[in-house]
Amino acid sequence: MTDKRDNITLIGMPASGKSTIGVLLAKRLGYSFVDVDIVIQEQEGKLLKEIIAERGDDGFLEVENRINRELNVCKSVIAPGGSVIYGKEAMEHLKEISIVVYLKLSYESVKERLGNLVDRGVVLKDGMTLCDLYQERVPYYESYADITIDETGLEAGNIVDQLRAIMEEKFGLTT
Ligand SMILES: Nc1ncnc2c1ncn2[C@@H]1O[C@H](COP(=O)(O)OP(=O)(O)OP(=O)(O)O)[C@@H](O)[C@H]1O
Ligand SMILES: O=C(O)C1=C[C@@H](O)[C@@H](O)[C@H](O)C1
Ligand SMILES: [Mg+2]
Repeated sequence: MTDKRDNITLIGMPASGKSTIGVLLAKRLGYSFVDVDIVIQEQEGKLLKEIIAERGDDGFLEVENRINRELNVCKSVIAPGGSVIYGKEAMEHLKEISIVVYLKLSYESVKERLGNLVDRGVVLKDGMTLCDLYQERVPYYESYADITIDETGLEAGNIVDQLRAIMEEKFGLTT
């Protein structure tokens, strides 16, 4: 059976660096890298923004919840989409099979890094601003996190170094 220490999941706002940091971390640990956005696109045979356009936000969240709760991986860094935290079963499963790391980034930095929200396929209800979305999501990210890394002023390499140090201290991971 998969143990919590067999995988690492990165959660956080879109553009917080889950994919960027995830690849670097996987390389350093000798793990596989699983970008769940890509898994969803492959399994559904469509781009994320096409799934959202066809099924709406709620339809996309159902697909995301199902695919994440069915993930069966080992020795992997998992990077789900930023909206995964709305999926209860998905998060219960990810908490069971992985150490969950919240990549915390200020609202200002998220705004600066994000390009076109629609092209990126961010799940944003009508009338909701990015600031609303940030405020809605942060409590979820905080409540699911086993570890939180404040990315302010840190380069990708430093974030990976910090993460490895905390994982060793808190979970005895020595890879
Ligand atoms: N530590 C960092 N410092 C500066 N820029 C960064 C850092 N980490 C990532 N970036 C940049 O931020 C952008 C978004 O990163 P990335 O695509 O990895 O985010 P994500 O969390 O996977 O987003 P999504 O939820 O949309 O998949 C990229 O242009 C990336 O180069
Ligand atoms: O944060 C979000 O709302 C999303 C981020 C993307 O990575 C995708 O998972 C999806 O388009 C939704
Ligand atoms: Mg990503």
